[in-house]
Amino acid sequence: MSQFSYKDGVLHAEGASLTAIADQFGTPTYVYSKAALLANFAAYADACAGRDALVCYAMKANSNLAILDLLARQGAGFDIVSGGELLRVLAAGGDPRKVIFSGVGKSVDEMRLALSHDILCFNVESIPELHRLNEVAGSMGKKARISLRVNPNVDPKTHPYIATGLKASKFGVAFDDALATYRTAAQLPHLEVAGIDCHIGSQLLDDAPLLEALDRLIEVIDQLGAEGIELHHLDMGGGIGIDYRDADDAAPVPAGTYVARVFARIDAWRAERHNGKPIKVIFEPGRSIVGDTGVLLTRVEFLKHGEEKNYCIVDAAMNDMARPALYQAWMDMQPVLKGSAAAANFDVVGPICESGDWLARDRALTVEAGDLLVMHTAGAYGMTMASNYNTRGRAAEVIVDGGTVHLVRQREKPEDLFALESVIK
Ligand SMILES: Cc1ncc(COP(=O)(O)O)c(C=O)c1O
Ligand SMILES: N[C@@H](CCCC[NH3+])C(=O)O
Repeated sequence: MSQFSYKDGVLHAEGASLTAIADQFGTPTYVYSKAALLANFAAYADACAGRDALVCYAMKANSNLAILDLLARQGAGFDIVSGGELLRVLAAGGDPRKVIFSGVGKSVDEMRLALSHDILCFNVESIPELHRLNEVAGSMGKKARISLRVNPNVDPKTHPYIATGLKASKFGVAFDDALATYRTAAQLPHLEVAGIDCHIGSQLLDDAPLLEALDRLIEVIDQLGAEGIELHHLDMGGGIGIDYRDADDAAPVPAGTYVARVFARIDAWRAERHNGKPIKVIFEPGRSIVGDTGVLLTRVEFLKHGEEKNYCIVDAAMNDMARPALYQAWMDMQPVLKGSAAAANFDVVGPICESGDWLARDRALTVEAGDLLVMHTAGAYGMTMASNYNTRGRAAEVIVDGGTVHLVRQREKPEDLFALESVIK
């Protein structure tokens, strides 16, 4: 159930009016619903109840400390891709022993940091990374738990920029090289082979490709078992899509349904071919935890009527939300006040000096200068991909809890943006 709805003609986040939020905190502002966040996490957690399973939220989707804290308190682990993300987990009070570290380019310093906090597992993506991790762990007198990210070569049927499990992808170890890479790992003295993982892509509306990937991972586990290499966990990665409210899109599979299908397959395999031996299952959802929990609230600066197009120029831009510019992503825009006048068609654009700076194209909107608009389903890959292009401070972030609004990130001031710079003396 969406936590963003009209009450007396004004769009609200839970019990808080977005007009009041704009008055108090200014625009552009990311507004998140706590209830929506907890409900999304619960969909995974409930489907995992009673199982040996861990939901490691992929915090690249939204790494605000308040969001991490809320999820950590529900028992979430975290999927990280940098040392900086690990420091965020620690700052939010998350448990590093529930952290898995993904990514193709982990530095020596990042490995040291993660080992010093005894993280759950490194998702290793290449043979040179195995050797580096072995050396770093050895130099610290430790053993690093590892999983190999295997590329199952399954087509996720999503946007090519966010497909990650195909043969040509920079991610993971090729399926055909998996066994040999595990053999190498098993011989390295400072590594402990713990699991297997994959992540085939993002915004998957159908879970069939994920289940196909699972079958391929199971094949590898069986083959390794025959060689005496036992794996203790299987990590499905993330990828479940969300409803961007685009009428052209199919409805995404609900997270709980997907998780139940994963367990059904794993149970059947364990009973038939794995001698009933246990295996821990890890999920790394990002978008499906935070995507629909947030909107980007923005104000119309000007309406500009061109010869071919009408432009609605707002105070949010591609530096606040890069998805349309990067992926031609369709994001839903709605006015905060329900208008009754006839709508006109607009391209909604920001103030940045790039033609690619658009948020929505060809939308029927009833708007005037000074009105407030929201971009819906902006909670994932919004703020975390924001930049300071054109020396624009990043937006404020608030979390609504019932009728209470908490400021969880202040708006950046221009002075903040050049505070680390200096002129040559
Ligand atoms: C390794 C890894 N795990 C998890 C995720 C989260 O994916 P999603 O936001 O599609 O759930 C990503 C991002 O695509 C990723 O790269
Ligand atoms: N940032 C992308 C998804 C990439 C996921 C990271 N592996 C998006 O907004 O859709």
